[in-house]
Amino acid sequence: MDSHSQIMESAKKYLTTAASVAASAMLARTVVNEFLPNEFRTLLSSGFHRLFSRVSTDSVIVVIRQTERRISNELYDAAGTYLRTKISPTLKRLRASKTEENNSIIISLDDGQGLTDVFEGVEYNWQHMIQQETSTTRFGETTVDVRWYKLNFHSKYKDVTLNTYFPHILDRAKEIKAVDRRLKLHMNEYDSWSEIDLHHPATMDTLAMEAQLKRTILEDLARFVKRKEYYKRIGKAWKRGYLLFGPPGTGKSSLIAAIANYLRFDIYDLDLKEVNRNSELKRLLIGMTNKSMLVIEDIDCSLDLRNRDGEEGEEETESHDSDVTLSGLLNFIDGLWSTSREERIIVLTTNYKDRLDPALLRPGRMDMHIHMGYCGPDSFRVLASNYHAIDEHPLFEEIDCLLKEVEATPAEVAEELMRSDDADIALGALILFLQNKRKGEGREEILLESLN
Ligand SMILES: Nc1ncnc2c1ncn2[C@@H]1O[C@H](COP(=O)(O)OP(=O)(O)OP(=O)(O)O)[C@@H](O)[C@H]1O
Ligand SMILES: [Mg+2]
Repeated sequence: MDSHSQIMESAKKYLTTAASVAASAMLARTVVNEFLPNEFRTLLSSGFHRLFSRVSTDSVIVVIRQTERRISNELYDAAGTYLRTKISPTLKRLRASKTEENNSIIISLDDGQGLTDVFEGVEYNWQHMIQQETSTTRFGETTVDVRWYKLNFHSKYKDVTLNTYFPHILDRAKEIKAVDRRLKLHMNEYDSWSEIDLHHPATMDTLAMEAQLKRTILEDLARFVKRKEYYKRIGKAWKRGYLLFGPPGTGKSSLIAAIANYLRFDIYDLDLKEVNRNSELKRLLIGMTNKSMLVIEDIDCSLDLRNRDGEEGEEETESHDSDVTLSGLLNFIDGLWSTSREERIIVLTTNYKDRLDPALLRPGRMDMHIHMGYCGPDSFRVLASNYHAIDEHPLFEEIDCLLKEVEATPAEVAEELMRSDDADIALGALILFLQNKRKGEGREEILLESLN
């Protein structure tokens, strides 16, 4: 039998119902390859045939947890995740679990429990099944729990089920998992990553910055994540690069955390000082997971370090091209990521944009240069709302005036706002701080004048 007729043969077995099999060869291939693992033949001959023996207009599809080679079935996992969102409180028996990987408690169908889902007008009856299977191996008899979902629906919707409903379940499950997964912050020690949970509270909402700039960033991110097909078509790696620059305390690191929280991307915080060779760098970059952000903070300092190393001749014995330079690094990343189909973001930060290698500032090198500046009226509104949940206050006008004259970072303003739970007191403290700063700055200027 050639492989095509074999597939058709298998597909018939899996899908046999009272209705005839109308699946096209294409459809059958999809079913067999992606959804229904090979062991169904085994199952059919080992007592499971009961499942298929209903004589009605119903189709039955079983979605088993593991293939016979103990490889887990993605569709089974996805169905479990998807069905979680369909569980109604009227169900008497549920299963609850919580793993380290997840943020929330996960409720799922217990063995034997079922529910009905309606998708595009089609009614689907799901049931979670379990059966103990005893098998004899050369080590003796073993009993394992075999789990599967049994899905009943009207047989005339078989095509819709396989071509639309199942892909929908796989997509939804992916989305649900992404939201529920704990974000990680990965940091490198030499050429290996270690990770901790990322608990940074910053979100795009709580980030204080100029309203128009924030909108632009959000639009850029949204366009980026939607553009998989576009990037594929133009043959470019699906990546985006942001350069954040601005004085300390203006929210560069906060923006990085906010983007990670917004996209649900892990952060890989690359410390270039730990990396000495391209081979080490390569190992680190290959070790990154999909949907992640590579962050290199204070790139001007990492550059300085490289230059200093060169001057001091510490690595004289190393051949020159094994040293890591920033431009080299970015080209290297481009090359490595060009083969990746998954979205990646790279973020560089610096306090001093003017100290950067011009090659880095060249148009097209980084997709967006984002200036994180001193606190202006927009930023102040966000901070006031974050810390005191107020949108208006009689003192706002005076503060706006002071912010135009005084360079105060969002970090400094936030600190003043935290001085009291009472908004009047906190805003008063901020005014005092800004007035003092204005005086202080004045004094510095006078001092400089007298020095000259
Ligand atoms: N734009 C902002 N919006 C909200 N909070 C901010 C902002 N900027 C600073 N903060 C507050 O100040 C703290 C320090 O800011 P952050 O670490 O993001 O600054 P940074 O620009 O990365 O500074 P550095 O250049 O020193 O790394 C934050 O934890 C946050 O509480
Ligand atoms: Mg920072």
